[in-house]
Amino acid sequence: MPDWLSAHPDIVTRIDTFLDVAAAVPDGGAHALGVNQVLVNEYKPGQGISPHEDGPAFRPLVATLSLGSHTVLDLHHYISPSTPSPPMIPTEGSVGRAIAAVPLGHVLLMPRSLFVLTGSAYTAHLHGIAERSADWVVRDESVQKDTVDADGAPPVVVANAGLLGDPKVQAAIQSDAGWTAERGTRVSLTFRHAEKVLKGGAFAMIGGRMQRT
Ligand SMILES: O=C(O)CCC(=O)C(=O)O
Ligand SMILES: [Fe+2]
Repeated sequence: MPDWLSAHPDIVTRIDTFLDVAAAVPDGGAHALGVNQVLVNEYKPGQGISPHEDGPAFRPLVATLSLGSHTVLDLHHYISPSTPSPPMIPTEGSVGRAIAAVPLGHVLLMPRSLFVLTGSAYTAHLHGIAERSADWVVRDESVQKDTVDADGAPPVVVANAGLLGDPKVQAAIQSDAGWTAERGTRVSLTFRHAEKVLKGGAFAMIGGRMQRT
């Protein structure tokens, strides 16, 4: 990992300490996460990432720091193959498993916020970012029902509306018009723990890089 991730400020230690407090790890206990890898992604307005799982190569606790623009992250779920004629979206990484076309939920990721993905959200669901140049967030499904924005997208309800740090954004979401914002360039830093010994043997750590075996 480059020095700038652990100096002025020591982001890696701060994130590990924060997660230890959240997970009630006793003093001197092993870190809940133990960051040993940081993934940097850059998104230009209109760019996203298709629904995926980060998978078993990583500890099922990841923390993503958003810098630059906000974005909306979508959580998706698999649908049972026995469900009759389910609406689906094409699968990429998850061969043979159908993903519901309508996301299960949305999370508004503001600049300088930390998003923590763990539990069944990590192990049994997918996450992705829709390719949009703007986002429109409303307080509940009844607001602006059957309305779409200039790109044809309906407004979204976010699970973390009450947790946002900016009272102006909170107030706008509660208003009848909702909160809208153009996306700018966003850089995300995802702090993870890559497991060195992996069940199933699909991947191995070779020379510090993840490679398919
Ligand atoms: O940019 C983000 O917030 C998510 C990135 C992500 O899910 C990934 O790279 O696996
Ligand atoms: Fe991911």
